[in-house]
Amino acid sequence: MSITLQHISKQFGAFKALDDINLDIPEGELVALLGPSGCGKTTLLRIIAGLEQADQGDVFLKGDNVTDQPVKNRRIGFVFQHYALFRHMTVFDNIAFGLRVKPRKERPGEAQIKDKVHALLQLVQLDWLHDRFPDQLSGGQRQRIALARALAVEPSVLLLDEPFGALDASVRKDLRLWLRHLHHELNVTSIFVTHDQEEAMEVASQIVVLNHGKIEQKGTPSEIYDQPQSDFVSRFIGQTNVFHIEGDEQHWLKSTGIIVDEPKGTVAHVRPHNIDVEKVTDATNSRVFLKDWQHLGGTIRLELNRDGHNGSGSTIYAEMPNEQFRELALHKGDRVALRIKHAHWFN
Ligand SMILES: Nc1ncnc2c1ncn2[C@@H]1O[C@H](COP(=O)(O)OP(=O)(O)OP(=O)(O)O)[C@@H](O)[C@H]1O
Repeated sequence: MSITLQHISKQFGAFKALDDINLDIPEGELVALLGPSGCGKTTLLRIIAGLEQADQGDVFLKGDNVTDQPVKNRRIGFVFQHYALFRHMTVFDNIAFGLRVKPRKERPGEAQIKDKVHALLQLVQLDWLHDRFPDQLSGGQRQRIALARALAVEPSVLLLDEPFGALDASVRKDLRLWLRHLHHELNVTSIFVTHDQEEAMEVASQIVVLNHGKIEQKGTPSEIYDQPQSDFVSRFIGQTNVFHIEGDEQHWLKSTGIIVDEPKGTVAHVRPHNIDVEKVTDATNSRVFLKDWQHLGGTIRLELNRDGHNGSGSTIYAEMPNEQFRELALHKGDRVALRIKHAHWFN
């Protein structure tokens, strides 16, 4: 089911939590709502669900205006960060719950419920846990059960609010891929809230970046990463070096030998992999030196400092494949020359 939001605004007292949000989500997308804490992600999700009323604007599901419709008429499934499984019910009964409380006319028989619950348990690959209680499950297992429970009533839209937020890093990573694959299989229009840009990039087909209650940018993960449309998005998604091409910094850039081809603005944001690093033999030609480096798996992150600046604000980060780093044979303190291969320009 497609989702359309038109001019959604919401205030809490004098505080504007959402400010004129317009958004179109086609059927079958897996969308991440990404942004810093307090930017309005959860509020927007709750308005789509009908758990919260917007002050202004309309919500359309599959073209129907549902702004005044209660939650139960919207055919939406939820999964929240803090597993809302019923503690006194087994896994099986938790998943069956939504089917058993349907109005009598729509309620399936117990045999059908049994088949359906086992099919869902197989889908989330946890059929063997059907008679356990929530307390006897790991955090990751509970989230998968919570998802199976949300899917039981065949929602047209699935809303996930930081579904993996409370889990440790390795479980989160597994569940991200699992969610992506599950979505491929089911194709239910889904929105998940996260403040973790890596999670959004890895899971979503579209990312909506929110900041201070406004949409900063919407696009595929690669559009958001490679063509950030604002200073905020560029800084929020991935690491970036910020160079001011006007004023003191310009002087510094020139005197340091950092080459910027054709400036197209006053501020250059440069991803670490877009900085070329070369060793220099004549130290007088360079005022940048290698302070330290870290292994990031297949690549090395170089921490470069300028002469006379040891503060973190003046650190430049570059990244290159391990092999290239070995070939450069750099040591701590070595002087280097930098070339900026590609920048995102802002004014
Ligand atoms: N019921 C409420 N009453 C007053 N203020 C609220 C209420 N709900 C949310 N807010 C405020 O609105 C803003 C947006 O909240 P929201 O929960 O949507 O943010 P979020 O982006 O989901 O944040 P987080 O990532 O921290 O969960 C916050 O500043 C929050 O304090």
